[in-house]
Amino acid sequence: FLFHSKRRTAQLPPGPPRNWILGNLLDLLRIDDLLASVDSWQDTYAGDIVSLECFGVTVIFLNTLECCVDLLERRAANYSHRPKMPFVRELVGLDKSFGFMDFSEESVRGRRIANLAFKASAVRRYSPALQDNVVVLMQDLLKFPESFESVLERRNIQLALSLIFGITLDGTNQHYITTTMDCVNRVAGNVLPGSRIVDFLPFLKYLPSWVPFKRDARQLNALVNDAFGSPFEDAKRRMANGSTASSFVSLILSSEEVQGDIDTEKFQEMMKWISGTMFMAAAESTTSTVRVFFKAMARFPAVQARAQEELDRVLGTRLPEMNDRASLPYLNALLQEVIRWESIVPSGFPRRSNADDVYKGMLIPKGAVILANSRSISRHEHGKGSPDEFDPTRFLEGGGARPVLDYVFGFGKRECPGRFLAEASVWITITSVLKCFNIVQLEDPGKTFTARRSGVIHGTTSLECKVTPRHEAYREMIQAKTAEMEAAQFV
Ligand code: HEM
Repeated sequence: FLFHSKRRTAQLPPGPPRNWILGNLLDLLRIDDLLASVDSWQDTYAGDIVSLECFGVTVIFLNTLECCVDLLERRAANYSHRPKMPFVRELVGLDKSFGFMDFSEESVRGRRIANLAFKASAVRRYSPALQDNVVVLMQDLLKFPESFESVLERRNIQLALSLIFGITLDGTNQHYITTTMDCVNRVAGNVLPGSRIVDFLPFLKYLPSWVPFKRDARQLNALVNDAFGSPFEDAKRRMANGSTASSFVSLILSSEEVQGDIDTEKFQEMMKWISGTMFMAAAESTTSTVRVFFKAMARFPAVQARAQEELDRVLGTRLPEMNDRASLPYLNALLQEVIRWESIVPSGFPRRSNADDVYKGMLIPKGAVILANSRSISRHEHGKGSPDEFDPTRFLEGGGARPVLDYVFGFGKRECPGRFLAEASVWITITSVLKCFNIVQLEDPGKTFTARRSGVIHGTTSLECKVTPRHEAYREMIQAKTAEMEAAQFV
């Protein structure tokens, strides 16, 4: 009774003025600038929570850590579903991916299987592979300093392919790079509210198949099936032909937990989508984070110099290893600042409220799309200094800042299952690159500009910088290590 009387009096959270027909559609269409606008609305409407409306759908931004924890963790039972998103989930067919499913027995099983290989303790097993991968990355940086952005992308896709499927890129399968990037970018561009009108007006999905958005959905569906599905089929073929490469797929297919139903078509289909989901999520996210690192180092040379001083003092002339983390406090703070400075999933991955709820006297209606605004949290909840300043000391002991890794990977039952891999992979990359290279801002960026990607995953603006070895000894060390790995048959 109390809830119903509160619900009757509760108002939606404040927000910008609404057009009487379109609601806030025009605000939502400016999705690139939207989060910056939410920042100013936060001040104008004193809103820890801001709401927008469009054709009866409410979109809610949670702008503080407190609100995110209160709703997405403490009231997880009501906030762990994904929005309906008819475009990507139904028309494109991503409802088969546990990242897009509602919270259900099936999505929980997908997460459990992913966790078998990607929980914190399991990820430690990948340390040698991550260290070897970064040596090859650095060898490529020496060979192709001009095209280091594509070097980063290629290396990260190679890492994801080998960890998840046991596949190595060679002359015959370069298509994985283009298909994967194309798929990730197009899916990421269709997830946030405002990307497709059919997400607000679901009856539009019954329009005839020649309507442009349905044609787009069909094309994207073909791409998704190929990009999510073909590496799994490839991995199974390789295993049948005697490949012994260890991977997520080989680990799961040999684990006792699944032996009962391993040969069923249903299980094989499920595994295809689980492995495809982990692969797609891994393919772009770590590259985007490492790109932010390069940009920050080029713009803040004093930070770079201090990090290199710590690396030289603690490691001498050797390369970093995973278990050096505890003895490199400034580098750990730098990792957190990279993740804070330019959030790569700035609005979180959307959720949906399952039933009407009242929070701080405000109504969160059933079906509302909920966005955990990590951009706002990272700009406002780390104490001292301007949020645009790249300053790792925010995270040093006594700096008063909350751990950024507590929220950038999401919350509660849908928290990112790849976070330990992402953290380890970014850490070893940034420490190794800083140990061996200088990253310098270009005065004349010339042709190196690349477009900024938008959507649920943000790619940073172009990297106007170049990388050069700190001295010859490092060039020789990287070459010697690569030769050693080649002798041990690492490709
Ligand atoms: C720096 C890199 C990364 C960031 C910032 C990031 C961030 C996120 C965020 C914010 C979510 C939404 C969580 C929520 O709804 O509360 C998410 C979900 C997810 N992430 Fe990541 N992620 C990263 C890397 C990875 C990697 C490397 C993988 C795979 C190996 C991965 C796999 C996933 C999956 C499968 C989901 C969906 C989980 C679900 O819906 O239950 N992510 N990630």
